[in-house]
Amino acid sequence: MIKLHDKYFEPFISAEEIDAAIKKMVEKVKADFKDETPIFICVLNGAFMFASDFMKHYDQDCEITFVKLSSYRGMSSTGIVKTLLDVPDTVEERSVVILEDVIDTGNTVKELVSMFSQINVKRFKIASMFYKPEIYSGEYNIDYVGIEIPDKFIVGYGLDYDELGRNLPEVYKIKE
Ligand SMILES: O=P(O)(O)OC[C@H]1O[C@H](OP(=O)(O)OP(=O)(O)O)[C@H](O)[C@@H]1O
Ligand code: HPA
Repeated sequence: MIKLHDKYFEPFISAEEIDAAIKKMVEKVKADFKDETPIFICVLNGAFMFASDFMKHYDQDCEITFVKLSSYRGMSSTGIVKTLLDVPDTVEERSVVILEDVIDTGNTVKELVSMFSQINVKRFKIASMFYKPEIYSGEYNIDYVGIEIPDKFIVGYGLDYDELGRNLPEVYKIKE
């Protein structure tokens, strides 16, 4: 068990399980984009570790760029998704694959779909390392999912509780 700020977390998903799930996702994305050079869009901050590992396994031509969105305070969504770093113009006419660390309420996905509907991209897909189907209430159907998880707050592998825990190579869940 580990402690971050005032809360305790217990081991949940190992680094090996995460790596195996990423390899499967990469194979699917590679097959879908075999004749193209996709631009991966890493959603900062949480997705930095996933995007890095995903790209290391992606052995075909690809590019990466970043957007920064934020809506969480502590363990809950404020419901307001702030854009801290916007989409670069270089994605025009290109095939993009969003790389997210976790899809929870769907507020962030909704914002991403809205941002990209104003840009003329060739193809638009979303890949998320973790996905909480019980709580997701969005209309967009997630294209690639690493691991489905129950509605529990998690940390590690890029995900934080008030900025702590991002450095953990595996995932922990809140101890209730
Ligand atoms: O489906 P949702 O309820 O919108 O939750 C998912 C989003 O929440 C987290 O971001 P956060 O706002 O915590 O910013 P961070 O990535 O910088 O930690 C996470 O990285 C996702 O982007
Ligand atoms: O379970 C979570 N953990 C950390 N950050 C998050 N942002 C949305 N859901 C989560």
